[in-house]
Amino acid sequence: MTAPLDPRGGGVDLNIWLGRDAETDHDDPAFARLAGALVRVQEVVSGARPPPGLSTEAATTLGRVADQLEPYDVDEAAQVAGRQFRHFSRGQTLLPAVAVDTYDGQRVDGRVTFGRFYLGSNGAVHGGAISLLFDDLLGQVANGPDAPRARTAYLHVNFHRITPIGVELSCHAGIRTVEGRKVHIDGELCHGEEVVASAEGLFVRLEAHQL
Ligand SMILES: CCCCCCCC/C=C\CCCCCCCC(=O)SCCNC(=O)CCNC(=O)[C@H](O)C(C)(C)COP(=O)(O)OP(=O)(O)OC[C@H]1O[C@@H](n2cnc3c(N)ncnc32)[C@H](O)[C@@H]1OP(=O)(O)O
Repeated sequence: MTAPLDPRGGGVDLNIWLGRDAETDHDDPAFARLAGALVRVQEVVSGARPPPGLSTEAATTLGRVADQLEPYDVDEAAQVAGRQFRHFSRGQTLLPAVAVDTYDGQRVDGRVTFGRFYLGSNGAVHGGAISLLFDDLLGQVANGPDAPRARTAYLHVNFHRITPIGVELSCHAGIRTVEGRKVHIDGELCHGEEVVASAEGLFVRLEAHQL
């Protein structure tokens, strides 16, 4: 198996998507490396105050990279971003990288560190980034290897305390109930013993015509 890519180094990703063998056919380690490099750029740019000359030079370099990649535009069915299931964040550079420690089909426990890219202000993680983390984490549990595909119908997030950036947090999600097509899932984000945010989501399993 290809070594998992953690943009910040360390951690072990027992990506729960590996159970979906049919969906690992887009494995592209070189692309996952590209996505990891982009995550690093997002992170560094968010925290930097470079001299104007260097900003101009870097903008030109990034423009050149975009020019090189643009001719390889494909439709959704062929894209590899978001489908690198052996890698942190699946090669989807929007997502905060979660290192999954345990997953038993009903519940997942992992760790996440929000970097400067996710800063709202005043040292706090942007609330939208926390909601994104929950949508994806709860969504992964809803869409486990043996489950039918499900979409978020609602996601209720409570922000109990400031969520700090640059600190390893634990994150958890577990199925509360399944009623027909409706899967209720709860989530928590913790700084040590303290719950800094929690979520409750409804995921609705799709009918054949909705896939
Ligand atoms: C692409 C291929 C890739 C290959 C690899 C795949 C791997 C994927 C990789 C990685 C995934 C990781 C995980 C990501 C997770 C992210 C998930 C998202 O963010 S999804 C995007 C945001 N959500 C939407 O865009 C939904 C938009 N809404 C809808 O599509 C529909 O409203 C839907 C499907 C949710 C429900 O519509 P209906 O027509 O099917 O069903 P009705 O009859 O309306 O509802 C069914 C039951 O649910 C209740 N319900 C529906 N919505 C509700 C709501 N908002 N509040 C309360 N109840 C609700 C209803 O009352 C009904 O309940 P009663 O059966 O009568 O008891």
